[in-house]
Amino acid sequence: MFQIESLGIPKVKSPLQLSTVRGDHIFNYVKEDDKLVYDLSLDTYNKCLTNKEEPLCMEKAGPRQHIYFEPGKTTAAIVTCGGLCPGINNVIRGIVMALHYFYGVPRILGIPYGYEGLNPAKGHGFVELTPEKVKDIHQFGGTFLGSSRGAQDVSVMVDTLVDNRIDILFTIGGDGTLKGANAIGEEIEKRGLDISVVGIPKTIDNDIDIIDKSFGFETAFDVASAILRDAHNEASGAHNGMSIIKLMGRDSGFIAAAATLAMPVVNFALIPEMDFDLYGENGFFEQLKKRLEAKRHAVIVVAEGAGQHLFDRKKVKTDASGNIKHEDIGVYLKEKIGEYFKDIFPMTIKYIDPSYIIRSAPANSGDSVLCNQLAYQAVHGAMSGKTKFVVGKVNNKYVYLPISAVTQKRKKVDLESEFWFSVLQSTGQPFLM
Ligand SMILES: Nc1ncnc2c1ncn2[C@@H]1O[C@H](COP(=O)(O)OP(=O)(O)O)[C@@H](O)[C@H]1O
Ligand SMILES: O=P(O)(O)OC[C@H]1O[C@](O)(COP(=O)(O)O)[C@@H](O)[C@@H]1O
Ligand SMILES: [Mg+2]
Repeated sequence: MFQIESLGIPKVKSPLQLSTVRGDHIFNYVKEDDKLVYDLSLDTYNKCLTNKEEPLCMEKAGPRQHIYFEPGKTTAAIVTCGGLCPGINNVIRGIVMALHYFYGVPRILGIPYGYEGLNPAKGHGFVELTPEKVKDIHQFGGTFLGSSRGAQDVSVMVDTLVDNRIDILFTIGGDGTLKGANAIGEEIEKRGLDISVVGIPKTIDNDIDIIDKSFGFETAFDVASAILRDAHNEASGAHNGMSIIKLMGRDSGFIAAAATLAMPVVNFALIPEMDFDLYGENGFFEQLKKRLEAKRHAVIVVAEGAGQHLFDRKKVKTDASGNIKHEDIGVYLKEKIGEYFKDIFPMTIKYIDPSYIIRSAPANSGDSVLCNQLAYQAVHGAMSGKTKFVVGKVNNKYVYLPISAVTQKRKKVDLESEFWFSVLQSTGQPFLM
């Protein structure tokens, strides 16, 4: 069981006026014992039966009949941290609308510039969020509240929550933000406070463990696929033409892999999960040469975290949050490919880096649906007094999971999965280079 922590027994009647019985055409409240099995394989099910063990379960997300916070006296706050990602504004809007219209929460504060905004010394103040203020923000990329990287003192952040009578903190961010949210939750617990901390996983890299996908990821490969289409025109428009497109993906190559499948004009997809050699009979350059000889053009997609083994790893740099800053593999490949083919045949290389354009785009329709639903489910869970939890879709159902369950490791592309095999089938590149 993924055990969710709660602030106490929910005793306040929900204002939602939902049903508890089937057949009346009204949506039913979700019961506390409504659980969903995590691993759907028959093998796991049989093992549980044999060992007389309960399978690993998750809490079903949704509105509860009894909630913890008295809506009319509740103050909620929203913070967005880390890198941008399509859909952040949709989530902010969804949270504000759900708090205001479903529950009648009167005071919603926007925390500017990430966790920095919870440090009064930074002087950012708060933004009062109302339906009127957020009603149009879903049309734009970026974050309405601003974001930041870099550590803040957890104790100072909790002081700020207390000083401003904040009962619920919604954190929208990736693994760093969620670890921060958990640390804030632990400090709250240590002080015996009644403040709920919720995480809505945001990362364009789609590297949050357990959940099916994070919001913004679909838009990212959607926007990237149109760029790949055009990059293919550039490559095929020249004799021995090559396009190298660098996509985001610090440690996980999901965007590069999914964009390759969405726009199957790519001949080589290079991701952080794979090891590859540039030189030698089976190396990347020899494969590239064969491809050019056969078709006279090639499209190469490279995730930013790919090929880091090709650099001097002693000089690892980190950003303000402690994330590893990778060397520019795209620029490096362009240079080395140029050197390799110099004495073989004439060729042209176009290098395209659309990373920040993709990340700051507005959410597409699929992500907009996901963002709205994540926002509503986060509000239902928070109002019922759950804390230190994230909302996510697992096996296509909305669930609540402890933050600690999703931050233990990063999700990576499994090189033995059907997904990666499809990418290789689409590009025609060998399993190993
Ligand atoms: N263990 C932690 N305790 C407190 N804050 C943390 C912790 N880990 C990360 N953070 C903070 O979370 C914020 C976002 O982290 P970052 O890695 O930049 O982005 P993301 O959340 O997208 O992964 C940063 O302000 C970072 O300092
Ligand atoms: O230039 P920035 O803002 O540090 O962001 C770059 C990084 O942001 C990412 O989009 C991921 O960001 P998060 O850690 O916020 O999820 C990476 O793909 C990329 O390495
Ligand atoms: Mg991150």
